[in-house]
Amino acid sequence: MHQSLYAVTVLALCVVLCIVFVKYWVAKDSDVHRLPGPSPSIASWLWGHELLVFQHAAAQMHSIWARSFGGMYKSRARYSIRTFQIIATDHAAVHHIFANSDLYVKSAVFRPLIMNILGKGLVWAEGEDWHQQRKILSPAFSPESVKEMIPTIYECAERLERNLSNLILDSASKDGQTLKIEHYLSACTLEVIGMVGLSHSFSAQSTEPNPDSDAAQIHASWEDLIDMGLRPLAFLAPLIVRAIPALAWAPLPLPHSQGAVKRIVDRIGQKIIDRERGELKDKYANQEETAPTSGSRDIISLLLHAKQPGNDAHGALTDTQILDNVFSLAGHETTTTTLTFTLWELARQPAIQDRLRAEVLSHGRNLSYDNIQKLKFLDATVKEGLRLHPASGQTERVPLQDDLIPLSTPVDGIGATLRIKKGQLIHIPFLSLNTSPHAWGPNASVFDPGRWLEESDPASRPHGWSGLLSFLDGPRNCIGWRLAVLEMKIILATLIRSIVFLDTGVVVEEKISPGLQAIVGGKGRALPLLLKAV
Ligand code: HEM
Repeated sequence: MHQSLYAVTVLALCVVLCIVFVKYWVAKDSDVHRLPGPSPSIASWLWGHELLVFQHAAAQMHSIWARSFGGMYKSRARYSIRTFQIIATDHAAVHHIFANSDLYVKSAVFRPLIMNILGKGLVWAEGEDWHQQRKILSPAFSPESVKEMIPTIYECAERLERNLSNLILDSASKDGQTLKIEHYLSACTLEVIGMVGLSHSFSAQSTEPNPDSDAAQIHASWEDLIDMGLRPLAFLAPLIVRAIPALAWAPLPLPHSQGAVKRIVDRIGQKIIDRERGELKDKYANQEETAPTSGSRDIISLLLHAKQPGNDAHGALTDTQILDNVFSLAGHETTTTTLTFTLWELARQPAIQDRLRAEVLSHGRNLSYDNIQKLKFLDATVKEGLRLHPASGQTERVPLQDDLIPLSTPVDGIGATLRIKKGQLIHIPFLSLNTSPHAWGPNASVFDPGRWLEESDPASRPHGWSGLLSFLDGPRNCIGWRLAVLEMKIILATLIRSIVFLDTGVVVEEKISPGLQAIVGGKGRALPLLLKAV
């Protein structure tokens, strides 16, 4: 009896010593355990604090916790009761992470999601693979290339204006026409990207919709994907994929619906590649072309040109990589989301909408590129939409080596440098950074384009385009940002000159699925606005 009691005591002591040793060993070269953070008592033993984050509006919990614990804090991650993740909203830290993009890569949970939706293109690639792809794709998004896209963007924006105006005229009610606006915006941005990126019309803006068309299938599968991402399964999926990575490929409902959009675009992409390749082959055979000329800078031309024999200026992408980058152009969904939220904000604030319309109309109906650049309130409105509703609301990074992260605000007991270990999960909620009262003042969460016209202290703002993280920052910033900003300006200016947007009073929730979404009645793409002719 005594002997077994002795054995149990020794065993218990060994276990305690092991735990103490492991804790010491883990904490030895890392400050993560010293970071403040939300109480373990509100964390689920299995899901950590992440279930709370999932159940609330996008980044809501992160913003609340950042106010209590500062710009760098820890929270318990799901998957393991012992894993902490760092939530980074400290400007110096976030800048450091994004500036060192070869050291900080996307996490093992994030990458299968990207792979399923977009394939192994630029968004997914890391290291040398990423450098090569980015170099080949960059000319397609240079200022000169984007300027060449302007006539196409106008054409699509004006078609949208016409289609919406006709629907208002056809309305049985003299009060105007209520429409789920995102559907129409998405058709317009899909058509823009098809034309400028692939020299291909999806006929997305046709007034006689065909449910079998490519555009209708892309829209339907995207809606499916958004709805799937709102279900509890979406919260469980990363856990399952982390435990069994092969399941990212399995024909399960979530990976399957993530892959649906990609499968459609692959099919269309292959047709376009075959067509372009045939044309390019003839040109090379006749020695007509040695480099993509102005006007043929669309993404497909650039990718195929890099693949021609004898062209080793950039190296070449495989056919699969070319297909995967076709859908990296899915930037149309991000642009749609930000435009939807911006129109909703304008609908809720008629005085701001009137001011924007007055500015646009002061330039007549000639919205040339130079005129668009002169519209300061339009510029402010687009920036404010991007600030409050960044279409990609968050990202994650993992360091490949131990590192020292500089902090703009020292943390008690740690100081101004945070030591982290290789493999540490870091979550970066753009939405919290873009709406931090510290950077944007006490009315940080209010839609107020006027703030962009006032003198400000840029030092208090994060890094990134215009002090926003909406397009990320550093070498891996959004390659399509110039196109996105110009497209949003042209579409907004074109619509606002002839249509009045009114709020219908519905409750709109902001959720991440897979990017930021306006959710109405539990569904994505369902935000109604009342439209009237000016
Ligand atoms: C309002 C519109 C847009 C927003 C808010 C936006 C935002 C972003 C963000 C935040 C990232 C970084 C994602 C991460 O690393 O976690 C990104 C990357 C990227 N975006 Fe956009 N985007 C927009 C429009 C576009 C457009 C129009 C295109 C192309 C036509 C595009 C193509 C890409 C690509 C290819 C990347 C990967 C860049 C790299 O890793 O090197 N985006 N975007």
